[in-house]
Amino acid sequence: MTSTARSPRTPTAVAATEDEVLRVEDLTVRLGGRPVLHDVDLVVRRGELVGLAGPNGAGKTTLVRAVLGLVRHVHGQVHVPGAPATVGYVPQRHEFAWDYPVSVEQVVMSGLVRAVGFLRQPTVDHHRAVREALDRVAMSHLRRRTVGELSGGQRQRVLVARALARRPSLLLLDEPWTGLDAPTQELLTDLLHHLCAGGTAVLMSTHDLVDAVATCDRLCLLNRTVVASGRPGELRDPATWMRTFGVSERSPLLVALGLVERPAPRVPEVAS
Ligand SMILES: Nc1ncnc2c1ncn2[C@@H]1O[C@H](COP(=O)(O)OP(=O)(O)OP(=O)(O)O)[C@@H](O)[C@H]1O
Repeated sequence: MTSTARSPRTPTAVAATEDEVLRVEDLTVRLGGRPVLHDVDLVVRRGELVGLAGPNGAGKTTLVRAVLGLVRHVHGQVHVPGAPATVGYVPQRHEFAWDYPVSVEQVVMSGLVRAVGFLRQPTVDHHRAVREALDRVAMSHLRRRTVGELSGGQRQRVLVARALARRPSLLLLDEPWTGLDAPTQELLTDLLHHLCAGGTAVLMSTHDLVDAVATCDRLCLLNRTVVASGRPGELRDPATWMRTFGVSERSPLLVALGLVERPAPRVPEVAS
């Protein structure tokens, strides 16, 4: 799928190489009459785990939604070969209606609704895809459980399985680590690495920056536009992070990332 918006500028030619599963060029999005993203460029290749990081309101979710074709853009291009069949999407957990009396298995099967077809019964292959996806997230033993009875971490694993049942070549995750304990986060991270080793590309938005640096092949630092991108080892300039997140050189973020020494505590001045 290539979505192109009418642009006041000369459109850039899309020249996706075979390895590219996502190419975003010059993307500008306005929502509610306000600019949300401008001139965003991003390429994700087969087997890459790319982290999308930025402060609240930076446009991470909007970019993911634009890749899914859910947001109209003012200009620029989004190219995803084979979309939508090749794309799996894991929304933020709170966006899903967990109160419906449906089982884990049914939720994962719902990821295949387009493949199964309207009013048709799932085939043996669809059931196999659901079983395999549940195995991958270690949730097979809970497949008949009603989703409303699951913990937050279990719900996250169900959403990942729902996206994996499509056997996507591009997996998009919106803040998948939020609220997960360390073992569940590790399980999910191992799974993402395993998928990437098999050729799947992963684009994941996150606020968990220390883990993103430790885990991702590349990071895209976003604040309405791409401030910087590269391998974590290439993003060692504190100024880049200060510009992206609007923090000072004393920010605990820079300390946690090992970019600056922990500053001496400020002693409040006492009026004499
Ligand atoms: N439907 C909408 N109409 C108008 N403005 C919107 C809409 N959706 C998002 N926005 C605005 O777009 C900006 C980017 O929002 P977005 O949710 O993409 O940011 P984000 O980086 O994902 O933020 P967070 O880290 O808080 O989840 C925000 O200023 C938000 O208020």
